[in-house]
Amino acid sequence: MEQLTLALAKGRTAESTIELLNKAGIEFPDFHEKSRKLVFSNPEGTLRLIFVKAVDVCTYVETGAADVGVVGKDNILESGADIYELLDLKLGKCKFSVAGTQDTPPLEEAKKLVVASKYPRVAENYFNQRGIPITTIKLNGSVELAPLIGMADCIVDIVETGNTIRENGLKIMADIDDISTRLIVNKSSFATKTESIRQVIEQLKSGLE
Ligand SMILES: Nc1ncnc2c1ncn2[C@@H]1O[C@H](COP(=O)(O)OP(=O)(O)OP(=O)(O)O)[C@@H](O)[C@H]1O
Ligand SMILES: O=P(O)(O)OC[C@H]1O[C@H](OP(=O)(O)OP(=O)(O)O)[C@H](O)[C@@H]1O
Repeated sequence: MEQLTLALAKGRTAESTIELLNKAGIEFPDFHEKSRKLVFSNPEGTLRLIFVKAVDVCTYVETGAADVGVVGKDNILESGADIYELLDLKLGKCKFSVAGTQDTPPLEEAKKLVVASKYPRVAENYFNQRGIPITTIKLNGSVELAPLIGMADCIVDIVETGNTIRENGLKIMADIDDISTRLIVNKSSFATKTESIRQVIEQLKSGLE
């Protein structure tokens, strides 16, 4: 059988994804939590697993460097990649929200907003759809700081437990989208390696039951 390359997001969802793969009967015996290895194979040699930064998974899959990928919906929306999203793996659940300080006026009253985010495309799309002009400031972390120090009116960021929002005295002003980990597929690979990809999807579905 032909080999599939699977790009998996390093970081907070990696371990639960590997657990799901194992439940689905897909094993990478050499993998362990602290390993620095980036490429693994299953014993059958039908799957090659590559570990990449979450933000890069869509690029690997869109370019065909990987046939399939496992990545958060947040990165799919931000990348705008031309790929198929075929399965919700229901891991890494969180949401995209707009948050501001207690003094930030209601969004619908805004004439123009400065929005800080790790996800500027998601922010643009959300406010454009509502006819609210914005300037985005791209940050790479500690986004909640931006409205606190007056750098931005509000933020578009991930909320999971809500602790970061609460502990920094911010308030959620709107929810944008639910996020979870998804299986994505390269469009050409789906045409040429249909059976192998379908098999992985079926296995994952059984692992989810
Ligand atoms: N509380 C959360 N904060 C951020 N991401 C979360 C959270 N809960 C679940 N996720 C999911 O986990 C994915 C990977 O998160 P992780 O923080 O490891 O990657 P990252 O954004 O590349 O981190 P970093 O830039 O700090 O390396 C996110 O893309 C998102 O889908
Ligand atoms: O609702 P919570 O459970 O508090 O989770 C949400 C927080 O977690 C993420 O940050 P992360 O830990 O990745 O750190 P970062 O600021 O470096 O992006 C995210 O950007 C929020 O800040």
